[in-house]
Amino acid sequence: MANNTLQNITGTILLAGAGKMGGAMLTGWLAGGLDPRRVAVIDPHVSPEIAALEAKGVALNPAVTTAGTIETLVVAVKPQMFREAGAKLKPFVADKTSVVSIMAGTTIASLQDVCGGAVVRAMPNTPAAIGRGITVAVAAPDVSSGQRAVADALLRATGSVEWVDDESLMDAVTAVSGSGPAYVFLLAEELARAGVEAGLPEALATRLARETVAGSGELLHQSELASSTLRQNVTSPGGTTAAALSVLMGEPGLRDLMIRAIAAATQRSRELAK
Ligand SMILES: NC(=O)C1=CN([C@@H]2O[C@H](COP(=O)(O)OP(=O)(O)OC[C@H]3O[C@@H](n4cnc5c(N)ncnc54)[C@H](OP(=O)(O)O)[C@@H]3O)[C@@H](O)[C@H]2O)C=CC1
Ligand SMILES: O=C(O)[C@@H]1CCC=N1
Repeated sequence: MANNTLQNITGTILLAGAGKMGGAMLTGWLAGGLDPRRVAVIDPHVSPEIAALEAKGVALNPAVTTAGTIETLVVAVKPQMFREAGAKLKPFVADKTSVVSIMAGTTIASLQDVCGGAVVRAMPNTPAAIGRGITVAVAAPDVSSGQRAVADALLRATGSVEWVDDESLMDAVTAVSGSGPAYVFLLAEELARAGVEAGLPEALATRLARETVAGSGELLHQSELASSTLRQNVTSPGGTTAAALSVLMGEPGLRDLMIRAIAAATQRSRELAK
């Protein structure tokens, strides 16, 4: 879908790290109408899909001579390699360059220290690849309204965006929505496995689990009802769902497991900051 703000971007967007998440964002920008000639990519080993974009005008691994032209640097390398990669990116950051980072755990202070620039810290998720991601973003105080608008357009091209003022929320955000798709995919895996245990052929169990998770997600997306109401709508009194939920909602149940999982991911995000 065309995005007016993306089409109005006149500077160059430099994406550092075109892996799973950076690549998904790039796909969203181009689908949203960003002129490929406005995009440059730095990545030591680009995938064939990204390499093919060169023919459309995307610049691959540009020389630092382009530095003054970079309007926004989007950093999507692994947090563990940021210190090393960030030092190489610093020459691309000019006075008015804004730096949008999607790295888990990496703080605004650390980004300012390593790269400089006006920093936006953001946490997207992989449904971005189909325009259905959700991103939470927080801007450093020196980010101008224009820089924030460009960051918002880039992030919004992959789904919805929530801006927050408190950076300390980002570790829990990462645990819930950044990592969250993995929990849902695990649910599909385990639902299928349990179906096989209950006697279903593997292919049928896999298909039933996949379609059930996908259909339920779409119902949740389209419905205005709370998830608890949608759950209750499946649960006939004394029926099969109630029998299963008495296990999942027992003690210990999914609630305890989810609290522990989110706490572990939040703690890992904090550790990545060090
Ligand atoms: N995957 C996800 O669901 C999400 C990830 N994130 C964040 O996105 C970032 C990337 O994660 P993800 O896409 O999963 O990881 P990937 O490993 O898929 O992508 C990282 C990319 O960066 C490349 N790279 C390595 N060194 C450099 C360098 N010096 N300069 C430029 N590029 C470099 C890697 O190349 P090579 O493989 O050759 O090393 C790789 O292509 C992480 O910081 C993560 O926290 C945020 C939200 C969700
Ligand atoms: O697992 C990770 O660290 C990254 C951040 C959120 C999702 N993937």
